[in-house]
Amino acid sequence: MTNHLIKGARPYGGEPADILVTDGRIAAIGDSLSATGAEVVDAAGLIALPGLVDLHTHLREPGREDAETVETGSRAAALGGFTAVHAMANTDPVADTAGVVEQVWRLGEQAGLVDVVPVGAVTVGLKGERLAELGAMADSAARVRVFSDDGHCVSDPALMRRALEYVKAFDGVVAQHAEEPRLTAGAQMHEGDRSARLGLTGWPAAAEEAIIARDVLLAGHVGARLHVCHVSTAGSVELLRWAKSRGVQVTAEVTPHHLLLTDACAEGYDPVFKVNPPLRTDEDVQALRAGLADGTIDAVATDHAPHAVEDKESEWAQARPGMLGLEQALSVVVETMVETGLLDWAGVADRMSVRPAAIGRLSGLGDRSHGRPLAPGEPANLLLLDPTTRVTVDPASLASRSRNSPYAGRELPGRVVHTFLRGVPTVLDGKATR
Ligand SMILES: NC(=O)N[C@@H](CC(=O)O)C(=O)O
Ligand SMILES: [Zn+2]
Ligand SMILES: [Zn+2]
Repeated sequence: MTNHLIKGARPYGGEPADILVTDGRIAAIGDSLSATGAEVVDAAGLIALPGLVDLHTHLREPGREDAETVETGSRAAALGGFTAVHAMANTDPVADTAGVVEQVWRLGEQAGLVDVVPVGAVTVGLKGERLAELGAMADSAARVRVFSDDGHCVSDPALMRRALEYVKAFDGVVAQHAEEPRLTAGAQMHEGDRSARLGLTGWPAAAEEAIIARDVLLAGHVGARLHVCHVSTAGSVELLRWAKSRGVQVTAEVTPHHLLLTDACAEGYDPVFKVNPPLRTDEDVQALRAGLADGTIDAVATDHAPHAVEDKESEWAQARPGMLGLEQALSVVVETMVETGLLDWAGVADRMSVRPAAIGRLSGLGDRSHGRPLAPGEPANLLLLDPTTRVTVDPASLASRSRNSPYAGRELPGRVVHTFLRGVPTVLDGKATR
């Protein structure tokens, strides 16, 4: 294995230092380090952060390899500075057995660009009728700890309660797509003045908040871990704050797009902006940023949702919901959280690496750990970011197999220059190494 000497990087945005990486680990961080035989990486002016961890990625394999594969999604992730991603279960076949989660895990190992951590479905076929084989998935080679029917809500409260009770046995967590389906039939965008004016059926904030309120009560009652996917409303932030103050073991994520974009994007009826939950109001965006800043929302998760052209570039009502996120996630966080003064670089590391890794139980896996500090002895999972460059997003140049980026033509701050997974460069000079 080639050793690397990263020269002049700024760990967590602090004073410049050299980082020596040997045998997959950080060997030393300090001034004017030298090492014979190590490959020198010039990182002058670049910010070093721990490798990012995504709790919510759709890789579409098996089943829709035309939209994304484990390999293409892994490449997009590495280019975005990620070293681990949780692959959502809404594939075809659904990841509801040990066999399917092991298949996804192996494909990730073969691609070798990020650690692909499969999420297991909560219910068989995501149908919301009976529990999937959660224990077998937890015990499999994929060692699943996060379970989700994402794309669908586990709307039956008795089934949700049983899932929460079941995952306690192996320290798992149920990640809920909070959407009361009876309130979102035919919904196309956020319900408000704008949906009425545009003539699109509304998706009310209450459909999300009702499920979060119910689930934090259930999680508190049974003493289990609950994670709330893609929180999108100010009311949800308030409910989470309340639940945490009561000691409920609840965590939550917000997507980059919900931190940046609003329902105003629907004005042109461009389906690239159609997503679940929908883009909300400016007031919601401000509440989400504040919730992420004060830790009420634990993590940023991309909900990277690639869709093939024929599924996305149609009339708004027919288009699938979802948007790309992996390659621009860090830049959107820089724009919405760092440049606004809401988070410093250590805060970015906390919300995009440390806490998501802790939620997915990836922090204590020895050599395979993620979300660890940049410190000697730790696995060398890290990214180097040029914070000064601004990049105009061109969907044609993305590594994803799909093109549905909501940031097309938008200039965003920051560029991931290098990414290392256990000491192996997966991105060098902005290019994937494999
Ligand atoms: N976010 C979306 O709009 N779509 C996701 C499913 C989901 O995250 O609910 C997808 O799988 O395409
Ligand atoms: Zn979802
Ligand atoms: Zn999703």
